[in-house]
Amino acid sequence: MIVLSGTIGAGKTSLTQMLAEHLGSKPFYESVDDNEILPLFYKDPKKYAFLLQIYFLNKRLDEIKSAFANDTDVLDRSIFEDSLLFHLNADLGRATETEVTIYDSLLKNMMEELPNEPHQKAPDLLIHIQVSFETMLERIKKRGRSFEQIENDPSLYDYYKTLNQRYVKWFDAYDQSPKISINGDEYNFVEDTKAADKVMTIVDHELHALSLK
Ligand SMILES: Nc1ncnc2c1ncn2[C@@H]1O[C@H](COP(=O)(O)OP(=O)(O)OP(=O)(O)O)[C@@H](O)[C@H]1O
Repeated sequence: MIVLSGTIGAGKTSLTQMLAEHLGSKPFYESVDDNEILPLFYKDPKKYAFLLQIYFLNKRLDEIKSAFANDTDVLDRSIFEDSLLFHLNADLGRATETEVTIYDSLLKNMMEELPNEPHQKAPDLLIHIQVSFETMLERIKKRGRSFEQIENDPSLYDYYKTLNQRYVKWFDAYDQSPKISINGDEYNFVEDTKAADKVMTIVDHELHALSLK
């Protein structure tokens, strides 16, 4: 199982699709459009932060269970990032200490329930898309999901900025599996086919090195 990571708007969904096509494997997407809690969360984060995490945790476990089948199945976001996002929200006062304790313990418990093979709990490879804060803002604007727009809620600027900074530290510390980082500022693989080819070459090289291809 290959897992993508990266901040909001980094391009995880697009790269998931491209990689699965390239590798002839199965993509697994987190559907944003039919997530009824996400717009509620953006409107009232304090009220919905915990519920949203339970929603994502449940979804992510479903995806992980189905993506076990193949080493090169591609998941568009890692379960580890949910915890990063929730802890950021908790630090911003949007979840209580009790909610954080329950979430952390539930996540741990659920991970323990997954099959025992170490490679099944963690991905075979984590591919991180690193984008600068400026690129992140540009992409969020360009995509235009209304609840993510800073014009509608100026407090999102700080939220995005802190999230972007935390992602850098999170990726540095990540040690659950082999990992590579793709520079999403340098390689605009969505709009530039040459950049897309280059990214596929980088990934192929890594998959060969790990004997996954
Ligand atoms: N665990 C979480 N806690 C809070 N918000 C979350 C969480 N997971 C996802 N989100 C929100 O859901 C939305 C979609 O997130 P995500 O980053 O996975 O996809 P995306 O923005 O489409 O990324 P990409 O462009 O890289 O495909 C974003 O608004 C993000 O803030």
